[in-house]
Amino acid sequence: MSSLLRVEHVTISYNGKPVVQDVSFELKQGEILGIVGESGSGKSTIIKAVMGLLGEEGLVTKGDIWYKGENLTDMSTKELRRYLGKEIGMVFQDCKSALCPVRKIGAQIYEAVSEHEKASRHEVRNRAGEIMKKIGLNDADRVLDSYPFELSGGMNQRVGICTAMIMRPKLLLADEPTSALDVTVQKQVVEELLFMREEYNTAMILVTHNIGVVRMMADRVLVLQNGHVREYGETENVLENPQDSYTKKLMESVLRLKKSGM
Ligand SMILES: Nc1ncnc2c1ncn2[C@@H]1O[C@H](COP(=O)(O)OP(=O)(O)OP(=O)(O)O)[C@@H](O)[C@H]1O
Repeated sequence: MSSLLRVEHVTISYNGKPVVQDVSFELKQGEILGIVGESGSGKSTIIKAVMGLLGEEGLVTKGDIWYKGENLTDMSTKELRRYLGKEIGMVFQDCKSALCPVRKIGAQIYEAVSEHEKASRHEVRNRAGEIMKKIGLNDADRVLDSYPFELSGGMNQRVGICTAMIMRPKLLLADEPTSALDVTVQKQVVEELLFMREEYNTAMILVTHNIGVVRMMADRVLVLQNGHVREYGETENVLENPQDSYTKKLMESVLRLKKSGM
């Protein structure tokens, strides 16, 4: 099977200063990659580069990012918009800031869908309601008729997940998708994302500090430190039998946190 996304020797700089260096990985349709590493190691920067959302200061200075055989680093923002949302979905750590503060959730979801496909408001509302129930937003009608500020952080995060899922993307880029959720809801969201992979063969890049989520979801893991890849391999191998000294330390610290009940 050919790869859906191929990141080849990519270096990313902000204001000329490299923050991610010589990173390579590959993702086939339906595969899930977990990216882990301490705060500031460059995890979010990698997924922002895939989406072309590095901003004015950021630039891929070396290497290529191939999506279905097309080089994303050569594309204009306009060309990238063809893919974003529809084929490449995103879930952010802070979903609330990605939502428009003065428009109701239902209208925003409808707008996102109608940008890429013909669907009635009624149909989108029903589809959104079904997904919401599956990810623990039981009162879908209230959520759809609310403004973002009327919902909790965890509710907004699930609205972001719902908006990404309703498009059935080929690739989902998820930056800490479960960070604002309590453990029960985390489990529900993980199960739904795995269901999405099963149903639509969606590939995912999952940036997270939560090794439990990585263990449940990822086929492969990439460990990042200060913008460099320390280890990259099958999840079980990396988590159970890390070869790199930094990965070993990272796994030990996770175990310590677990033992102390955090
Ligand atoms: N817009 C920006 N301008 C300048 N530097 C930036 C910008 N965004 C990120 N950086 C820097 O790039 C580095 C990597 O940041 P990034 O957000 O990718 O880390 P991360 O691993 O996702 O961290 P966290 O786990 O805390 O979210 C950091 O040193 C950060 O300060």
